[in-house]
Amino acid sequence: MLIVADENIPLLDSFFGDIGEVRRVSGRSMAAGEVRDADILLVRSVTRVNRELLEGSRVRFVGTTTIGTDHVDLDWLEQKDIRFAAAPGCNANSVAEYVLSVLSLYAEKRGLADWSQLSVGIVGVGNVGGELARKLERLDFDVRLCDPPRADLGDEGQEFVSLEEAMKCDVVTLHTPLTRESGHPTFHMIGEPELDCLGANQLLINAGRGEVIDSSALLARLGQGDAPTVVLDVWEQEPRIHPELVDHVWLATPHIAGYSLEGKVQGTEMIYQALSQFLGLPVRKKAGQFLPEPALSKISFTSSAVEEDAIRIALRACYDPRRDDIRLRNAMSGSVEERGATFDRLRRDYPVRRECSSLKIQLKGTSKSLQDSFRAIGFKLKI
Ligand SMILES: NC(=O)c1ccc[n+]([C@@H]2O[C@H](COP(=O)([O-])OP(=O)(O)OC[C@H]3O[C@@H](n4cnc5c(N)ncnc54)[C@H](O)[C@@H]3O)[C@@H](O)[C@H]2O)c1
Ligand SMILES: O=C(O)[C@H](O)[C@H](O)COP(=O)(O)O
Repeated sequence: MLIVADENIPLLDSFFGDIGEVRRVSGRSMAAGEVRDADILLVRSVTRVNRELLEGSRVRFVGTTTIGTDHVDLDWLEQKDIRFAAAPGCNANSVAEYVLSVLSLYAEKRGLADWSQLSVGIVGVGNVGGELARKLERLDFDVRLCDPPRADLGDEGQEFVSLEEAMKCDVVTLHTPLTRESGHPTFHMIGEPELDCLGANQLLINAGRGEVIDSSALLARLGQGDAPTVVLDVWEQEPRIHPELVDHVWLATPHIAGYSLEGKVQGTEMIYQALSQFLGLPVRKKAGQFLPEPALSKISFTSSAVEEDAIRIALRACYDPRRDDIRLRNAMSGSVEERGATFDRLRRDYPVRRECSSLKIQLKGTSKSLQDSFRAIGFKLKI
């Protein structure tokens, strides 16, 4: 059995090596000729999976080791009776931690001693937005949830607000899929009118898909004196992103919010499970057995630790978005093609990043409130 796979999927041999022959190809430039004799196709988000790629091939199963599925023509796969699997939720915690680190930097930029003074509007409350909401609510933030598809379903016990209401919060963070034809399409959902509602004391984060924001409208808004602060992890036209937009946003990262090692390996594991089920094979491998010891495994705080400082130190020890921001900014010279190749290279060669759960926090005589905050973020405590 031939498995053609994006070379950037981690642990291909460990998970799939005994199921079939694994052939690695570039996900970005994958072409029909490379998949014609494949039985199984494994992709990430940069491969367009459609008739053009698969017509005439032997492929019976397509797996994407990602949450997003907007790169896949699901209708066509169904018509052709090709089984499809994605990895819902695999890197949701990684994205939630990305947003928490951004919030800690933003609170500092605003001179707030207590970050939970910020109100946060979460737009798209699925695996990612839901995980973020749980953490923020436990940390005592004022959180408002906007999810019209879920509101339409009359989700019991959950209160949803309109996009307009969510956009009144100090922070607005986008976690919707990219959709064009649903009842609530998200393509350019944030355009000129929405951007005009945001003011200089607000932060807009996009860690969903670039096309959810109209980037021409955003660029125009960022040129005005009362523009909001903006953090972009995702961009229109990746990998050929707009360098002027990079210049104008506060933090710019190359679509890596979900790139914790745990998030990536869980994506591979979920597709391994789906493929095993499809082929009627036993599931014998688990992501946990392949995760190495983290480079940093413990941080200690004593009773003299100031709560806000301790949280900042621990969060940023795990992940500091400013490192990714600098790398992307330094890569914005050269031709459009060179910049695109560099964007992809930053993602391919992404340094190992571990989630907060990999770091033990040792607390000696610290307050109950600090312990609760660390637990809410996802750290393991040693008291
Ligand atoms: N930056 C990254 O690295 C990264 C990582 C993971 C996922 N993502 C993106 O984030 C998206 C969300 O991930 P998820 O796991 O939470 O998906 P999910 O499917 O679990 O949740 C998405 C939620 O968005 C809601 N939604 C749909 N249309 C909406 C609209 N118009 N307004 C408000 N809400 C709307 C849905 O009802 C759903 O509850 C993915 O589709 C993917 O594109 C990005
Ligand atoms: O949809 C997802 O899971 C994320 O956007 C994911 O992190 C994308 O990563 P890529 O497939 O582009 O490597």
